[in-house]
Amino acid sequence: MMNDPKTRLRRTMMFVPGNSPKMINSADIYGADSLMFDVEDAIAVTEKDTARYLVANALKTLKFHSETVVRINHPTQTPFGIDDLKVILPAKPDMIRLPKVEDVSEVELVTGEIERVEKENGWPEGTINIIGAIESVKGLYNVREICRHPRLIAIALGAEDFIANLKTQRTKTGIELYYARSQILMAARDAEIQCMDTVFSDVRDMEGFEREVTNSRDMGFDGKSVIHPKQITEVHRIYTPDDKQLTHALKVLAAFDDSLKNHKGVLAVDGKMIDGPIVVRAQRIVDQAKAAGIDVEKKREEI
Ligand SMILES: CC(C)(COP(=O)(O)OP(=O)(O)OC[C@H]1O[C@@H](n2cnc3c(N)ncnc32)[C@H](O)[C@@H]1OP(=O)(O)O)[C@@H](O)C(=O)NCCC(=O)NCCSC(=O)C[C@@](O)(CC(=O)O)C(=O)O
Ligand SMILES: [Mg+2]
Repeated sequence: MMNDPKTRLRRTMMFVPGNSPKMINSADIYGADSLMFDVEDAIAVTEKDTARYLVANALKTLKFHSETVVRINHPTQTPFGIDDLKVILPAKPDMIRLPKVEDVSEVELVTGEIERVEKENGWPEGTINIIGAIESVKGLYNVREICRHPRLIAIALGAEDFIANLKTQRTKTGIELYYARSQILMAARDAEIQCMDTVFSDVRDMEGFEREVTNSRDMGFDGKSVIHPKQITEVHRIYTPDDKQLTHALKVLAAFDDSLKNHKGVLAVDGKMIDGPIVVRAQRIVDQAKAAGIDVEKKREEI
């Protein structure tokens, strides 16, 4: 689960402004699963050049434990995107984030640039992957086809741009995003790729943040984009199975194994009936716990 780019743990993807040497230098210490160096909307037009060279240089010279992602400018809607790719791709990030994606042809365009650089450098195909971000109604209407592109290994929601396009505003209930979140999730699951929820912009409101992350997790998102290091710990806590969930999942798997070996019929654990989907969910909890670094074998011996 950890090493396959399609399934690796992505509870958090932290935006790091690409024009800040200080933030780029220290970003890796906070333990985000992925770091997303931004040369798009966090960067003023006059700083685009500086940011893309700064990020490329950091990728070439610094050692990152987290996965590295670069959010480029849109390759056709802006004059900066193709230049971003030319400078960033040779620095070999793990992923490119394609913002404001509206059509699968845009994924194809970025894929062409990636393939060219992979060939030039003798890197295996698939060295650099793509995560798309849906940030408009048009993108949402095309999300199924976008998600099915073979280079895309994850899709994200960009809520601030999305609600501007929808002509509304963000509320505490999140009602304005409910349809978009659901649709993006369905498309991701249909294409068997990961799905990241959007940023929560008020870094002081940790109560609101906890509520939003819990809802994202319960809807089915694999993780969340974050903008500040203090949001990372909270997302990891909410996205990591707790002791009770892990114990129950291990009991379910043990009972299921036992039933297969001994040809038993209907099963129950702690008074609840166990059937196929419950076993699948238990396995997912165990996989998530393992990926988060929990010693699952030790726990299995304890119960
Ligand atoms: C908010 C603030 C200015 C506060 O900074 P402050 O410095 O006042 O905060 P402090 O509390 O003092 O920081 C304590 C220590 O952490 C360090 N530190 C803080 N943040 C860090 C970080 N991100 N990376 C590394 N290091 C960091 C800091 O350097 C300090 O280090 P030290 O001095 O050594 O102690 C800062 O966080 C920040 O810039 N965030 C990123 C904002 C950003 O990128 N927005 C664009 C992406 S969204 C978008 O575009 C919308 C979207 O597209 C999204 C979608 O698609 O989902 C859509 O449409 O919805
Ligand atoms: Mg945006």
